[in-house]
Amino acid sequence: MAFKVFVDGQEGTTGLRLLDYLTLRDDIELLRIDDAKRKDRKERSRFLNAADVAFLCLPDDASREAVSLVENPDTCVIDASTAFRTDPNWTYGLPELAAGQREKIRASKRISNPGCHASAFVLLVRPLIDAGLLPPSHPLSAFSLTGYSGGGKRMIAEYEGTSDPRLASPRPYALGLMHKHLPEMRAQTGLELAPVFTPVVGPFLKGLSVQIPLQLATLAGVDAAAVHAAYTRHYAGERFIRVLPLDDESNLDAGFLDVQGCNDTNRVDLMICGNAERLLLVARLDNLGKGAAGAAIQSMNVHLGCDEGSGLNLD
Ligand SMILES: NC(=O)C1=CN([C@@H]2O[C@H](COP(=O)(O)OP(=O)(O)OC[C@H]3O[C@@H](n4cnc5c(N)ncnc54)[C@H](OP(=O)(O)O)[C@@H]3O)[C@@H](O)[C@H]2O)C=CC1
Ligand SMILES: CC(=O)N[C@@H](CCC(=O)OP(=O)(O)O)C(=O)O
Repeated sequence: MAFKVFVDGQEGTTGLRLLDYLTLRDDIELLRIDDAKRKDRKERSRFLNAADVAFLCLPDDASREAVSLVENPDTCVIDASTAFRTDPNWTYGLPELAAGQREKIRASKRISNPGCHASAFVLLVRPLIDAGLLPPSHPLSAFSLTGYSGGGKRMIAEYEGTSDPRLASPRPYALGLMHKHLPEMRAQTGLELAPVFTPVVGPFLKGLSVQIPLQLATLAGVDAAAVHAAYTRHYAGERFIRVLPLDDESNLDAGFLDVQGCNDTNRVDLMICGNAERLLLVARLDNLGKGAAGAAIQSMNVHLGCDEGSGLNLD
């Protein structure tokens, strides 16, 4: 019997990408709301409660409203918004987070899908905290370069509907240093201080890389080999996490990093760059793949007990 799946927000950037994944599956029965009624509370409620899995691809307030409409105890909600990512009653939808996370996703009916920048940041930092290489009190900064689809329909229209030369260059944003992913970056790593996080959006659709600098003089016993060993251990057997070999320039283009290098996959590449004094930890992913819709499908697969890679592209 096919699993019944509903996407609330089916016309948005994440919703459309989810539909791309779901329509290829013959173990899924897609519940399609009539377009004219997709914002009708009563009709959404009917669909939400008929679903085994309901994906919410909505702004935060609309997500909160959708959750309040769910009365069926068997409906599993997977929310793509920021609304519930640090809520203790919800499970963070990152199976690779730590031992036991898959079991939590399997058992939970409320799964929050990680933010795109946060996914990359957490995947870089959590193994180092767990391995005792990074004290939770260590102050970190992080830089992210992302494609404009991360800003949803409005930002896509802004970039694709203009010849404004200001949009032709990368644009740093969230300069008040209060980006909305900071709470989950702290909560899912155990860091005491939120990082100084500076995202930059560039004139390309999708692809993202987060980079975290480390001054090794401030961290006793840490070097590239120790970080690499911690990642290799933490992500052993994880099919969507690729820990790249140390000192291997073959993943760079003549010394440059291609932040679009994981596009159209659910893969995350982790790289350790630098030298004996300073390291740069790099995570690269598709912000619409592992950073949004791919991660949501992966969590659904884990929750339903399907093959975790079902419908997802690794290469
Ligand atoms: N884009 C990305 O890379 C990522 C996005 N996210 C998160 O996913 C969520 C969706 O983002 P994204 O797809 O980019 O956003 P979009 O703006 O592209 O899409 C949001 C969709 O929600 C619809 N919508 C708004 N209010 C309601 C409502 N009350 N009832 C039903 N539908 C409604 C919108 O309708 P209409 O078409 O009429 O405007 C739109 O189709 C957000 O919370 C975002 O933060 C998470 C990770 C990455
Ligand atoms: C380019 C851009 O604006 N990107 C978004 C992040 C997209 C994402 O991860 O989504 P959530 O909105 O679900 O957190 C931002 O930085 O706010």
